[in-house]
Amino acid sequence: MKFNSRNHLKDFNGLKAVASVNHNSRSSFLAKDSTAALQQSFTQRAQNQNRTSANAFQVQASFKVAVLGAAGGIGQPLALLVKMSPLVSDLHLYDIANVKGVAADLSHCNTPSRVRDFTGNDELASCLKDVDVVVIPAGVPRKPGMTRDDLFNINASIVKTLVEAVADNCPDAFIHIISNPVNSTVPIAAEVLKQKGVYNPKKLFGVTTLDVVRANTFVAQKKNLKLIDVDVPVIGGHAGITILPLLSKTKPSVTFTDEEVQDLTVRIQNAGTEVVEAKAGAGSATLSMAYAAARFVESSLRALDGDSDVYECSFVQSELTDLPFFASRIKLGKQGVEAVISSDLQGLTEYEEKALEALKPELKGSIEKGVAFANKQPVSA
Ligand SMILES: NC(=O)c1ccc[n+]([C@@H]2O[C@H](COP(=O)([O-])OP(=O)(O)OC[C@H]3O[C@@H](n4cnc5c(N)ncnc54)[C@H](O)[C@@H]3O)[C@@H](O)[C@H]2O)c1
Ligand SMILES: O=C(O)C[C@H](O)C(=O)O
Repeated sequence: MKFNSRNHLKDFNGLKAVASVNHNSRSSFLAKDSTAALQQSFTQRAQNQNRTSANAFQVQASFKVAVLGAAGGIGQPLALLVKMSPLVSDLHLYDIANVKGVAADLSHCNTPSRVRDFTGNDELASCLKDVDVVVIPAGVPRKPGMTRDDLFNINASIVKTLVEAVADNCPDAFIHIISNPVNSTVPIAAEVLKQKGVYNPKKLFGVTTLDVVRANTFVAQKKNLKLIDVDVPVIGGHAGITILPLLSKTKPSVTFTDEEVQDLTVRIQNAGTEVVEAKAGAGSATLSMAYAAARFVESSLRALDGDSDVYECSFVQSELTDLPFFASRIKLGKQGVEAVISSDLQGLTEYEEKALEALKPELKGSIEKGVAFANKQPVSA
């Protein structure tokens, strides 16, 4: 893949920004500068349709996105970023509380999508009807001293209930699971969808984009690289040592000392905890997560819109290893996962090989815990 960036002066509905954007890395959209990239998306699409950026808002917007847990720390900034997408016609915000105000506030932004709020179980079905992409950040976040698995008892049931409703109301939608522990909540979602008879493994995604965003940032800082050029695949899962950045596959090609590999790997694996400790009891990553989730939503919408060069890392059903779910780079298409990219796992360094073997027992345990939970509590009719 060729990386070729240049500076642009953007005029985005009155908002001016000097944005460093990348035109060839279709795989990395919000890996660049989120605001700039969203602006670029409007402007490029306007140009593609022979319009000026001034009337970029007339670009065809046709997809419906629902955010479940939309009034939360992730949900609110994520909703704002999705509201900026030129591809979204309808943005449905669901939460068990406080979502009316969030939707009223957001609805005043003069971007194309219509915003609607939905509260409580009775309104969940209407929220989900005919939705193309469902994003689920509903659930509780960590406090200092907790692991992501400590959230299982609360979040497993939340995800199960929400995915049941997704199965009943928009079984063809792309489903993005953010709620932790992702290593277990994605298998729970898969089992629920199977029990409902609508499981499509190509359309169920654990959102691990934040690991890639962090890896790109930390590597660029450490090696003094231009941030927008850096792309590091992150494989495995989304907790502790199951997060495995493949530094040897960094683009552009860069060499690391053994010490740098060790430091960077550990920092990327512990980045969530770094934020949890800095927030000191007020939750976990929300803003960077919203940014990462918006990137994954935009990539999904571009794939649904027919772009044929969309790549992201995600925790999906996989045959890359002996584990049933595994995060790796995937190619996204109209039908979801078009291909799981196996080449990243070839030619690993000894360090990466060992780390890959070391993560498997923990990841296997988390997957099995999710499957067992879902099968103990059959879905409601
Ligand atoms: N995948 C990742 O990389 C990643 C990154 C950061 C956080 N997370 C996870 O995302 C989740 C949310 O984090 P947050 O900081 O936004 O938490 P938060 O507490 O700020 O927000 C969660 C929201 O979910 C809502 N909610 C709870 N139960 C619900 C239900 N049954 N239906 C609908 N909404 C419901 C709450 O009302 C709240 O508004 C946590 O589990 C956290 O661990 C994942
Ligand atoms: O660390 C957490 O608990 C939240 C999230 O998984 C993260 O990586 O920031």
